[in-house]
Amino acid sequence: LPPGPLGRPISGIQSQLPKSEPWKTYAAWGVRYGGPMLSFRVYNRRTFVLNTHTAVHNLLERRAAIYSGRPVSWMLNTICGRANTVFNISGVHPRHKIYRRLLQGGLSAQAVKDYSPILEDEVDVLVRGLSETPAQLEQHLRRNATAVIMKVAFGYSVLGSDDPFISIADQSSKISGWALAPGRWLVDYLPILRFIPAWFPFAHFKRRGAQWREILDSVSDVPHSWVKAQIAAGTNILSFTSRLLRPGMTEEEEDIVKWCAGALYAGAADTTVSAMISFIMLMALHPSVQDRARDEIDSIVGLGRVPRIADVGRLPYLLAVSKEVMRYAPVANLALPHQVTQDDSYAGYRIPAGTTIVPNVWAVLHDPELYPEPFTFDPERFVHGSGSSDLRVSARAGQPDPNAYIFGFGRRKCPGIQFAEPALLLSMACILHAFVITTPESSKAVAVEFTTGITSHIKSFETRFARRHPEV
Ligand code: HEM
Repeated sequence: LPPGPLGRPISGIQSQLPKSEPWKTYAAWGVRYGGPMLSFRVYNRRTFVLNTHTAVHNLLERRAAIYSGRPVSWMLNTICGRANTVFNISGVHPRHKIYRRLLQGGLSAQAVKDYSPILEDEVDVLVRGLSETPAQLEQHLRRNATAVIMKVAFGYSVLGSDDPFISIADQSSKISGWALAPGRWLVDYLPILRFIPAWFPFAHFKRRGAQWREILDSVSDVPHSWVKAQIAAGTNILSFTSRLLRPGMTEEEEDIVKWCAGALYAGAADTTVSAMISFIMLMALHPSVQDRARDEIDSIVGLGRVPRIADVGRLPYLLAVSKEVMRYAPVANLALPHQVTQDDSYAGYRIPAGTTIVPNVWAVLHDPELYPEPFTFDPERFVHGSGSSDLRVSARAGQPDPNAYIFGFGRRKCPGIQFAEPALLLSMACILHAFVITTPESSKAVAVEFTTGITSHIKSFETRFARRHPEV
């Protein structure tokens, strides 16, 4: 097996699992132990961390057929009833392919065009909110992400920031994070414990799981039933769900539509909010980048109107900024864990079937061989040309497009990428068109820190939004 910390005889490295920013610890362990992969054990489960772009590419992309499983979380999948979600379903389950096909069709470039009025209406609400109560930045961004995805997935209009769906959806992503926390639930390592009755003195996890299951079920079932009622009443609007539901569908077919639509919220909400928070913090810290991006937007859009989806393809510098935001502050530093479904070997090491494979996206995106001075925020990495007519985004020799890592790998790669990129660019363009973002802190005094979780972003510090055209 590849090298790594050994830990204790029974629990392995359970007590050494890093509590904050594990990607940094895994990268440091990778250097300490050497080799193309880092290996460790928690109880009876073995994890390999891939810290280099070559290992990530050779295993997760080139051997995607056997590296696209997901490790089973007994707590989340079985106790909380989430085995059939798009995220958790096994890579060899026949539904996996059907899910991917429906999601790729429903989130294609054409679908983005169809949904552009939703994106445009909601970004206007976001800009208005930031102008009125800028201190509530995170609430405005979360409301925006939820409103967009609830309308796209179900045709459901979210009202204010206190819409009940926002808090229940927010709660559900927190629950998934808690249920997935490595080393926290003994049942993940001793699956036989799942048969213990809930009243048993040590079966706290079963009672907790039952409460969580109820909340998680309502997140998937309530909006689905709501669309069906709208269709029956003839009041539905076009959405991912209403496009796919047909009279006479089997229960199985309808269930597939329900889980795919549910995955849209889970996939889009925290990721877009994280990307936008990091963007705003970095713009406050880098006024010259902000000015250059704004000049580009003004030159294409002018001052008499606001940016629309049709404009975002003509903003190469802003695209470079967006790529650099997500390289510097990756949204999902460890992507999501994969599982290898057959015995394999790589670089002289044995990789047993069932091993959890964790791609260290953060380590790859901060590898100085790929991205020189990786801790410097510099959109120029992805820009070619100088004048506005010949400016285009492409990786310079040796600086690969970070999208190859940011959105995951192989047959699990994010199906929302074609939706996420233009949606983010639209929000970024509208915010820079409307405001100058500053911070009262001196840029040098701000220590950039990151949150820890499945998704991560720069920890917010005080920012100000000065309106550029109060009349618009
Ligand atoms: C900044 C935006 C986003 C980022 C950085 C991002 C990143 C990721 C990553 C890293 C994965 C895991 C890939 C893997 O396991 O290798 C993933 C999966 C997924 N994403 Fe995204 N995502 C984003 C936006 C979206 C959006 C907007 C949607 C839907 C509208 C979406 C839907 C999904 C779904 C359904 C999966 C599960 C795929 C599977 O397990 O087969 N994502 N995303």
